Order: sequence, then structure tokens, then C-alpha cells
Amino acid sequence: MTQFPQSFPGTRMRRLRQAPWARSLVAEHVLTPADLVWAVFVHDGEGRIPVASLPGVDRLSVAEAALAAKRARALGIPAIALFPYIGPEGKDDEGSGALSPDGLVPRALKAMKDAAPEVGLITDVALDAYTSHGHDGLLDEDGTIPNDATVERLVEQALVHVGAGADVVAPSDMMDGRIGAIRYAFEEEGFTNAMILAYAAKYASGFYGPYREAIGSAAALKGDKKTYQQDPANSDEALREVALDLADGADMVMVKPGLPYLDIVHRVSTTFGVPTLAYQVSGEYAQIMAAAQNGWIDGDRVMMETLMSFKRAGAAGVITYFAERAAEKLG
Ligand SMILES: NCc1[nH]cc(CCC(=O)O)c1CC(=O)O
Ligand SMILES: [Mg+2]
Repeated sequence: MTQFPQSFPGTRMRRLRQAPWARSLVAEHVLTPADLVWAVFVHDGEGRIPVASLPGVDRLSVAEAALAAKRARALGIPAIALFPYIGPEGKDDEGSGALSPDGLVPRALKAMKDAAPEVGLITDVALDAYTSHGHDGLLDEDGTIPNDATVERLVEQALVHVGAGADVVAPSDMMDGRIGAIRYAFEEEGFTNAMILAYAAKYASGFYGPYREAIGSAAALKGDKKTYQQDPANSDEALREVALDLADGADMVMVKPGLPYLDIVHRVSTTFGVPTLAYQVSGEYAQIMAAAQNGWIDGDRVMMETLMSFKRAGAAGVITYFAERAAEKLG
């Protein structure tokens, strides 16, 4: 005897969607300002300088960065990730500006800590803003990026950052072994509470385009970063990268870019159960803003939808250029 399906009409999925109160009662995930890390560019001049390819994003002077820290505190944004714009005069082959204790980043860190000590400060550990060739490491004459010599530099850079007040260093360079080397140096130097957020799974991506304009490395970059950043074809490889960085002393891991790599965010967070952050990178922001400016999508709505998607995928937090705007809306 054939039977009618048992589920309908007993089960009508739409019942729970009929009113805002019901939808909010059964919502599986929430997004709050506490999920956001605000990505901020700093420059060594006065005032704010717009970044053309990132509408609504400015490079901030040190004084403006201090105000941004207060703004983050007021909005309930827990942390700011700092990225420096370094002009051609501040770059050299070895990226030596990255090691200067009174460089732009250390000065910004001090000003921001003074202004709002409650806000976590995260720094980018990599040489690309400071090298005349735009690579995250040193560059040998034959065109290779030497791993171990680069790691020595990164350790020094990380020590400069924590010495100036960084709470978290975030190595974004994808050299092998740098997490362990930095962790060892931190223990040796007494920075036992300094956190490391490893850009563990970072892909060689076209979505970094606007960022390279913002930090002034686009014109400088010679070649590409495919010998150190991951191939977008790979997923298992990300789990190996994460496992290594955790074993070496990372406190949190990052997946980058964000939205095109939500599968990686999900695999990493479910496999390891460690705080996994996603970076909604510059090209993702630019895509949304460009479409919104053309009136093709509702920018604020898509912003919120993408940020919620990261939570749904298992991210503990999202580094995003939308942080201030999203936190304002979340109120
Ligand atoms: N140290 C490199 C770094 N740190 C953050 C970003 C990109 C962030 C973005 O696109 O928003 C990059 C770019 C790169 O690897 O070339
Ligand atoms: Mg690695």
C-alpha cells in the first residue's frame, strides 16, 4: 500500500519563519561587535588619506589611529589590526624599516595603547610593506625568497611590536617555522603573555589587490607570492599548515581570504576546535562596495550577510574593513 509522506503537513518549516520574534528565537548564530577585528591602515603623515580602491577606508595618521582605538572601545570592537603604509623612501631591499623600534607601527601602537588600553592591538608580521620588491621576505638574486633568513628578520620584527605594546602579533608571511621561532624568542625575552595569531592558511590570492595599493606595495611587487602562499586548489594542505602552527605555539589561527575560503574556515574550526579567525580581505570589501555604489546590491545588507556567514562557518571572529560600520549598525 502506498503511503502519503508523513512529514507534511505535520512539519511545515515555514512556521518558524513567520514572524521576527520566532526567527530570532531560533536563530542558530549571532553576530555582535565582539566578533569583529577592525583592519586599519596607518601612515606617517597628517590626517586621513582615502584609499581609492577601498571606498570608505582611509589611511590614518598616528593621531587618527589613537582616535580609532577610542572609537573601537566605544563600539565594543575588541581589537584592531594595524597595517602600515610605507612610502618608497621608507623601503629597501631587506625591509629594514620593519625592525625599527621607533618606526610607524611602534609609534602607532603606543599612541593607541595610551588612548584606549582596553582595545587589543594586533600587528602584521611580514616585510612586504617595507621591501622595495614587495615580497613578505628577503629576496635573493636568483629570485627566491629565502625561508630561514627571513624568519630571523620576522622574529626581530615581532619583538619590536610586542616591545611597543602589541598584544598579538600576526605573522602573515607564510614562511615555514616562524611561529616556533617567534614563540621561542618571546619566552626568552619574557613576553610570555604575548599572543600569536598565525596566518596559518593563507592563499596566493587575487583578492589582495586593493590592500597592496593601500600599503604601497602594489607598484613594488616583483612577481607573485606563489612559492610561499598556498595554492587555491588545496584544502588538506591547510589542515597541515594549521597543525604545524598550533604545535609551534600559535594561540589562534587565521584563514585568508575569507568568503571564497569558508570551506577552509569550517574544516579548520571543526578539526582543531581552536579560535579560528577569518580575514575578509580588501578585494572582498571592494567587491561589495563597488556593487553597492552602482546600486546593484544593498551594501549594508550584504555586509551583514557575509559577516554572519563567517560565524556560521565556525569563525570565532572576522578581521574586516567593515568593522566600524557593522558595529554601528549592530549597536
Ligand atoms: N603581509 C602581507 C599581507 N597582510 C595582509 C594582506 C592582505 C589583506 C587584504 O587584502 O586585505 C597581505 C597581502 C599579501 O599577502 O600580499
Ligand atoms: Mg606554515
